[in-house]
Amino acid sequence: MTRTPVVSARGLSKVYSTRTGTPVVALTDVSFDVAEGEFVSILGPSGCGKSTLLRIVAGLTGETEGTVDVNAAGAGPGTDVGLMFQQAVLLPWRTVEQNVALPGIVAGRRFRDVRPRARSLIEMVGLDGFAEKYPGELSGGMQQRAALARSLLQDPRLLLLDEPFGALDAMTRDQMNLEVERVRQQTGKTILLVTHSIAEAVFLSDRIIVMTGRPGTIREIVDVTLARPRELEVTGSADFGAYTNQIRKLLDRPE
Ligand SMILES: Nc1ncnc2c1ncn2[C@@H]1O[C@H](COP(=O)(O)OP(=O)(O)OP(=O)(O)O)[C@@H](O)[C@H]1O
Repeated sequence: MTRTPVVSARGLSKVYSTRTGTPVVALTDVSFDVAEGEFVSILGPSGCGKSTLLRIVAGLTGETEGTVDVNAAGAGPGTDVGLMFQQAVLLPWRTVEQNVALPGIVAGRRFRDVRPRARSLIEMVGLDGFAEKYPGELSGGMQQRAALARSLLQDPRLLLLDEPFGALDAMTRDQMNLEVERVRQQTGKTILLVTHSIAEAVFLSDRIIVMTGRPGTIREIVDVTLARPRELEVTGSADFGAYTNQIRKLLDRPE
């Protein structure tokens, strides 16, 4: 099966200029593809440029060198990327369904036209019964569920997740990983995830891009062939343990 790349990055480097005048080399020579329907994680030590890489793919910051093509096959509109960050950033004065509907409203659609889709996404992420609550009435995990639903509203071709569950406790995080796995299963979305968690990366990914310390470059790309769909029980399996050990060794290896 030949799969169409949704992201194609070639020779990406990023140098930040700073107020002190000493430039920060955040990334050097990063190249990878993400195929249609694939789940790829970016894993690496703190400060190795993971968020920078995701922000370049999202078009939120420019690269210093190299190229990145999103929707390389040209099959979708150029902006069709859904984003999710560590903080849910929901508008506190809007209900859950109004927050989930927001990308549609911003795109010029009427709330009543977007509402049915917002409602079905709210259900898909397990928030039925909370559509008319306000963010302040939700737990952190529930707020992230709402943010996940919102990122899917415009049916993006590519979902970019930047450490989305980093602020959650371990049990809620496991539940959210399961939720993402279900969403992936139901929607077939192409997903690029930045994470610090080896277990999260192994549980969710088809491939893991393991980065070196700063300036970040790709140390190795690991294929994860655990059967899908995945349930949390897989995290106790010998294969899962073998992947986490392999990746820990790659991360610990001196430069
Ligand atoms: N706007 C900026 N201006 C200057 N330097 C920056 C800027 N953004 C990031 N950096 C620097 O670039 C490097 C990479 O940052 P980035 O946030 O991409 O790393 P990261 O791997 O996502 O880190 P973490 O895992 O801790 O979130 C860091 O040294 C950071 O201080």
